Amino acid sequence: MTDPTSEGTTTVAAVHPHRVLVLNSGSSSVKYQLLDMRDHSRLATGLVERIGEETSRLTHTLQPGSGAEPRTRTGRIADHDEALKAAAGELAADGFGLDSPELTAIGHRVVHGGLRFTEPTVITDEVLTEIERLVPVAPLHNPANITGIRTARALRPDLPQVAVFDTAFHTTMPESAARYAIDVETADAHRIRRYGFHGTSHAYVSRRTAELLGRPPQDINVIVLHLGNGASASAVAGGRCVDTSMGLTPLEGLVMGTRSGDIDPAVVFHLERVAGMSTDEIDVLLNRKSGLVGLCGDNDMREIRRRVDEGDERAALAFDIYIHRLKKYIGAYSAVLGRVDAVVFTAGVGENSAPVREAAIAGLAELGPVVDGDLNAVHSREPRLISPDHARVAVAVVPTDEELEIADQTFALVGEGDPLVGEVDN
Ligand SMILES: Nc1ncnc2c1ncn2[C@@H]1O[C@H](COP(=O)(O)OP(=O)(O)O)[C@@H](O)[C@H]1O
Ligand SMILES: CC(=O)OP(=O)(O)O
Ligand SMILES: [Mg+2]
Repeated sequence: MTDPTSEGTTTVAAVHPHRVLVLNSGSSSVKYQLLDMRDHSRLATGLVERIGEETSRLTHTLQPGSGAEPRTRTGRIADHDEALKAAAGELAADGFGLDSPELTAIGHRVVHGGLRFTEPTVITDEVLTEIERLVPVAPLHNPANITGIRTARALRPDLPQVAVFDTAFHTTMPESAARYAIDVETADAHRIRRYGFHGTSHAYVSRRTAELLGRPPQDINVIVLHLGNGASASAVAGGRCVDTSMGLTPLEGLVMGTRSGDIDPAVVFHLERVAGMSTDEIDVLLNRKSGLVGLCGDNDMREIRRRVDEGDERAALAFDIYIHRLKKYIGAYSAVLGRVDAVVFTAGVGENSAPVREAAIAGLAELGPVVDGDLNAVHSREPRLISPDHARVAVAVVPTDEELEIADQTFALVGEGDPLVGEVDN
């Protein structure tokens, strides 16, 4: 009810700030979401793609899911600073300017947190310096994250900014999984070890899988396959990560869109000594010109499947190499875990590519996982099982939501009071 003595149309009791803006700055894109933490609803979401190219595009959606048409802007967006300012402009046009008193905090995805950051952390100058120190071990990612943080701080210097690290979930890995078998003194002097990435996604998806199975997370063992442009697998026992496929940097492990994943490290010496390539050239080769794009010229799984269906042999070989590596990790993590309750697919490829899921699980019935063709063919945004009831190991598709997880962790750290009290009455 409206207070009859008030002059305006709105009576506002002391409203706790209840909104969190999440920024996920990638090497050539920025994803953002503004969330209302009272009900986890999305007030606005957006994506700035192809930053630095002539064909940059910003897509902004107000209240996604409400049927509202996205607004699109095309034309060069030079860098991440410009991208974020453009995003802030779109938010302001919808009445969600960064100056809003209802904004509680900004949560940033930060890819590498090294040994120090094992929890979400309020960003200070000192924390930012430490994130900068980690650039050499996340060259595609940490620089973009840092620009996002700097721009956001400049736009709202008074607002808490929180870093949520991709590496944090993996800090529970035992030394046997986290250490490389190289000289211990050299490794320790340079903090060379396996850190693992996509941890926010692996944590969220493994928890949601427990809900889907109707069992407490501490009772189940799952293999999570996060297959996006970057891709990683993890073995999660009782809610804790015990192994993951990415290592010192996000280059190790699975075949990815543009990254090689596992190779014999001697390939690097060979490229230097025999092919005469510099360290920087090899870095670019393995991080940006390898994986699916290196194998067949395309890194988008939709395009690769289209080519496979047309009989393109290079695309078929790229697909087979991708699947072979995935299978090896499913087998390896079945052995690491001893007992597996579910194999779970997530991220762009995992959520959308039925052929990848089918091929990755094909032939594994003796190990336990089996895919039902009809269930696998269903398109849905909901977590779901794609294995038949009799399968000893469930196979599931569980859409990831890194932004929601980052918002939750950010709000838990700096949100004041209960977001459910202090509702606006208007
Ligand atoms: N319908 C689809 N079928 C197959 N693959 C898809 C589909 N939609 C997206 N993808 C794949 O997902 C990838 C992007 O995944 P995403 O998790 O969004 O990656 P990132 O967060 O690393 O940018 C695309 O490169 C593409 O290969
Ligand atoms: C760590 C990593 O590989 O991230 P992305 O998949 O966003 O590139
Ligand atoms: Mg991603």
